[in-house]
Amino acid sequence: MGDVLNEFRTHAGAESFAAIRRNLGETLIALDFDGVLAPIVDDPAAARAHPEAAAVLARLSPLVGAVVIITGRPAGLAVEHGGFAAVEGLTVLGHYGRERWEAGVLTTPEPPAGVAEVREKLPRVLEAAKAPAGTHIEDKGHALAVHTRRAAEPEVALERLRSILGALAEHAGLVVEPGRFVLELRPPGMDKGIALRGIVAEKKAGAVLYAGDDLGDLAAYDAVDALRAEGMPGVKVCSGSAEVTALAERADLVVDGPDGVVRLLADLAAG
Ligand SMILES: O=P(O)(O)OC[C@H]1O[C@H](O[C@H]2O[C@H](CO)[C@@H](O)[C@H](O)[C@H]2O)[C@H](O)[C@@H](O)[C@@H]1O
Repeated sequence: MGDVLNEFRTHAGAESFAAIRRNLGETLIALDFDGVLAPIVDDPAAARAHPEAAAVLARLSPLVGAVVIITGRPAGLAVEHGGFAAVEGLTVLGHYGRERWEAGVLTTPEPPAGVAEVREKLPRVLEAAKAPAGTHIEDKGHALAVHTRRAAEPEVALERLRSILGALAEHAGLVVEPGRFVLELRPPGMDKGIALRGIVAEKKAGAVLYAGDDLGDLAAYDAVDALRAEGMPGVKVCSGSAEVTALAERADLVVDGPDGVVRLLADLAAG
């Protein structure tokens, strides 16, 4: 890899990245899971981290202020599917920051009653909406995700369900989190931006790098922008894909999917 600084799209991002390299020990590295550390696959249960992800996080962790995974997945599942249990110092914030895993200990609040309501109603709602073949439900315990990736026309299927699932979520006191061929019905009150700002403050980080790939990561990008406006070096990395363009448009650096993310982290770990 040549000098990654030459690949930055923004001057502010390149300056922040240079500052991060100089002060790695006070930098918080925050990463999304699906599409960033784990390649996208048709079946969410089959997603696994890039084969070099755990090793590169283990190398990076003692060199930086903190390594944090912020994901829509349950935290324990991200640890298991990532093979991250042995990465010392790793924090995993699951369910968009509602859950926390650290050193094998999981802290998780009770899901609101609306989750059980949606679990009960969702199969009938999908049937009544004539959801296209291939549409499937992922029950995440604290949220339910409706995936259309396996439908013949995933985008069309998603659009057909968007307002119907919006109404169901609203009735149950939940919100809809849209993503890559997925509409997730989840508890309100937390997002990746709130989670990122909280952990940056808690770890007393002096700089931040966030890597995401999906719409749920935009709140974390907002948080990086706000921290940068307050004077903290901050870098927004996009794990690029043809499926989502909204992040690439706002990123300081676009890399080539999880392969590119792992290469970037290896570059940082190499000093
Ligand atoms: O915050 P993340 O870690 O990015 O999680 C967001 C959602 O990711 C998962 O769905 C995505 O990845 C699946 C596996 O590659 C893929 O099949 C699906 O199309 C993608 O949307 C996960 O299943 C969701 O629960 C997460 O909310």
